[in-house]
Amino acid sequence: TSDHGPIMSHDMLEAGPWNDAHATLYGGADGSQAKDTMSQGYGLMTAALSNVLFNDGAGCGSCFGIKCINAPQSCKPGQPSICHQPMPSQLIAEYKVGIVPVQYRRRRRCPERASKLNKLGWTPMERKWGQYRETAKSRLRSPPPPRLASQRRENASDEKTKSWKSLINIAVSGAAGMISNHLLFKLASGEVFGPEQPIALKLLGSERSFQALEGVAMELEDSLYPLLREVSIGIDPYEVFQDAEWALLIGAKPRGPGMERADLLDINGQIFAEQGKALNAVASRNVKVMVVGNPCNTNALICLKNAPDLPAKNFHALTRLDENRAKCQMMMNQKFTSILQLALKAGVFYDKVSKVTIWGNHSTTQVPDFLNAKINGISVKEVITDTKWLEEEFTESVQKRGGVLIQKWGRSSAASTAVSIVDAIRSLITPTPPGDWFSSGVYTDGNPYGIAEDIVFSMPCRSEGNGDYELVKEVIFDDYLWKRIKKTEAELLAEKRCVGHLTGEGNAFCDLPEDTMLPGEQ
Ligand SMILES: NC(=O)C1=CN([C@@H]2O[C@H](COP(=O)(O)OP(=O)(O)OC[C@H]3O[C@@H](n4cnc5c(N)ncnc54)[C@H](OP(=O)(O)O)[C@@H]3O)[C@@H](O)[C@H]2O)C=CC1
Ligand SMILES: O=C([O-])CC(=O)C(=O)O
Repeated sequence: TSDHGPIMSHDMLEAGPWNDAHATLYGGADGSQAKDTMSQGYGLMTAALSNVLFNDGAGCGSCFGIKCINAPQSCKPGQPSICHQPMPSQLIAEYKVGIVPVQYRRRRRCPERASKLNKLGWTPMERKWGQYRETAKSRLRSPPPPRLASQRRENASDEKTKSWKSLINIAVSGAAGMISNHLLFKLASGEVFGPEQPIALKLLGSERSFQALEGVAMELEDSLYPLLREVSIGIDPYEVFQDAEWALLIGAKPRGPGMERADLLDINGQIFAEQGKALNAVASRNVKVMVVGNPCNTNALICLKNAPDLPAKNFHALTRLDENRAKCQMMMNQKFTSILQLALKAGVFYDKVSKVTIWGNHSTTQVPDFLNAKINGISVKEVITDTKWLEEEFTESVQKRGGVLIQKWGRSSAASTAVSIVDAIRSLITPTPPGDWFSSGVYTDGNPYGIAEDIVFSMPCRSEGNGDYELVKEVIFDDYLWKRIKKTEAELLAEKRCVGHLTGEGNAFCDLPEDTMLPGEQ
């Protein structure tokens, strides 16, 4: 049952005989306020989470068909119906009708799991917890029940749990890598989607990273995050991306010694072609995809081309790190005029640097735009009057920041990248403040600037906070800015020609410009 009344869902596969029972409104939408239905007077045959049904975890994850019967005033149309764990998806009866007579039957297979089994073929499975089974190839984990269940009961006040939202599924690839090691804990803590948003983390790894992935899942579990309702790990994107509402695609092969950039485009492109196909097949129809693995713009293009049933607009290449780096460089400039010094003294900080666009590719041709940017509402060009510094030192420092960091740190930025992924997601799920915008690598079809269509190009965006965005129209260009934009556009068009075999355009023809480099390459 749920906050909104007794629950139902869709079609039925195999099932046992129907049994008579009752259902009632009871507890939170996720069963979070479950107590003992017996002591509450509902009895054992009432569909609400009880100690008996919980059965030390053995009942969790089971699927039941449930239909509302003999209550013409209260039953919703469309019977019979099915309970779809872990979250109810529809109602079978009117809200607040008290106890309604129902019939239920245990389903032997859940439709969503059946599709996973079909993909894998028959594979021996071992029970891990509740109804979660584990195969050698993929493991579905759930946080230890007593801890989460009791923590919810003891710590969460009625007011708090009432406002908890429906669970969202977040898939993360490269989950055993450095960036994920920072990001996953931010996601689980509620820092990204908010303190009332329960999440399921679905972690994609590979044979090579599987043990590490198990370690990551253990660390997440041991962190006792109340919002983290499920951690699942696997190596099959068709399984891991099932119902994903966010897909954070971080895993990619790093460029090794002697490797051409074209090789990298091809190797990583294949990863993103496969993942695009998997998203297309099994993810939520409105999944938001954030491609981080490099070369991220062209990987995002490959991904969206392989997911023709998903909106191309939902695919992003992460250029938020570059935007953050540009803001940092502007504020760190030693040539601050007195206006900026005053702003700093008055406690004005990065939030007062606004309208910073990164145009183009996440590479050394990217264009950090100081023409449209503002500091404390004043044009950057007025605050920092040294145009030569802006055009040369500032621009280059942003373009090559990743490389300098690798030289010093011995590996590419991970913590600041994770922070920028958080920023990028939050920019899509919170309304953009008036007078500001954010950068994201998005699909260029229909762009208002005259940038070539059919590539993924970083541009200025605004969001109403609903996960979607619009491109900002009120931007100005000068010769310097436009010339630089054309250069990064040429690079992306060349990258696109290199991966024609992966985007469905036919043969690849690779003529990358000489200076084509990732930010981290020198
Ligand atoms: N857009 C941006 O702003 C930034 C992008 N990046 C990019 O993000 C990506 C991940 O960085 P980071 O987490 O630090 O990298 P790590 O090397 O720590 O992890 C990368 C993960 O990629 C996966 N991977 C996929 N295919 C291969 C392969 N063929 N060979 C080796 N590993 C592979 C591995 O996981 P598994 O074995 O499970 O597949 C590995 O855990 C890189 O492509 C990096 O260039 C980094 C910083 C900024
Ligand atoms: O170049 C890399 O691999 C790392 C990277 O993207 C960055 O630091 O911006």
